[in-house]
Amino acid sequence: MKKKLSLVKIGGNVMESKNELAKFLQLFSELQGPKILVHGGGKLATELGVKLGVEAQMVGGRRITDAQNLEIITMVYGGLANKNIVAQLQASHCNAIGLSGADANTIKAYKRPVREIDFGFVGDVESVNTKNIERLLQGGFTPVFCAITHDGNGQLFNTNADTIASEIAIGMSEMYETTLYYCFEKKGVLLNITDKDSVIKNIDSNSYQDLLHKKIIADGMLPKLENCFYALQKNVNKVCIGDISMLRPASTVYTTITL
Ligand SMILES: Nc1ncnc2c1ncn2[C@@H]1O[C@H](COP(=O)(O)OP(=O)(O)O)[C@@H](O)[C@H]1O
Ligand SMILES: CC(=O)N[C@@H](CCC(=O)OP(=O)(O)O)C(=O)O
Repeated sequence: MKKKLSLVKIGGNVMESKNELAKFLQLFSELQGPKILVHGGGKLATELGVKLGVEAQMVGGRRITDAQNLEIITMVYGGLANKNIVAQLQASHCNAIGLSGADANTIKAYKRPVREIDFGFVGDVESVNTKNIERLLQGGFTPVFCAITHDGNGQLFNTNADTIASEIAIGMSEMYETTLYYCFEKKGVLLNITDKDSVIKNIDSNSYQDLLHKKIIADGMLPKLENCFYALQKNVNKVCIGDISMLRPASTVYTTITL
């Protein structure tokens, strides 16, 4: 029987609140068994860009990343956000190690092909080095990934954090029974975005089409759900979306995605 692995992605809205982030990291550190954290930070990068006079442009939930934006996201995701998270986890006795996809050659990517839009230094994942991630887990470390990948020739890329989470979960599913948790600021996927308690308990391929058709799913939820179904199709055991309380063992209010 395969061992269990928890892979948790935390989004930028939660990370913006020091209080919420601290609560999340406490819950994450209490999770039993091997675990991996992937964090976003898109909002923090946009805010630093404003301070530095560098404009952010998002298309289809992805940041158009020119050379200046690449510098900003490297500073924010790989530096400020990642190191603060790692330090807080260490304070909770979770032996975290901060990584970009370049570290230990864990995630290789290639430049997103130019179709209608040139996204600049945005990378699509080519491969996940599951052996090196497994070595870290075996060594008792908890890997904490930011949303940065590399091409193996010295070029860093900006890669959507939801995608990094699904790709790592898919890779690790060869060795582990993996649960992928997408944590964000709402209790789950909502039937009515203005009603915080209208959580949809389960979304399967059929109801997904219906929700898309009715435009109940929009904005950042579109790529998130695409990643959920992709992960399930590629053998990730369980995928759920919810707020930070989803990590409590007794939690029942969140959205489970099934094929
Ligand atoms: N039906 C829905 N239920 C919940 N959130 C939704 C829904 N449709 C769109 N959204 C939006 O999706 C956002 C989450 O996507 P995103 O901002 O990319 O998350 P993250 O914080 O994980 O990066 C929510 O903040 C919400 O505004
Ligand atoms: C290519 C691309 O769009 N990358 C994202 C990476 C960060 C991210 O995904 O952050 P959240 O999870 O907080 O949205 C960005 O720069 O916004």
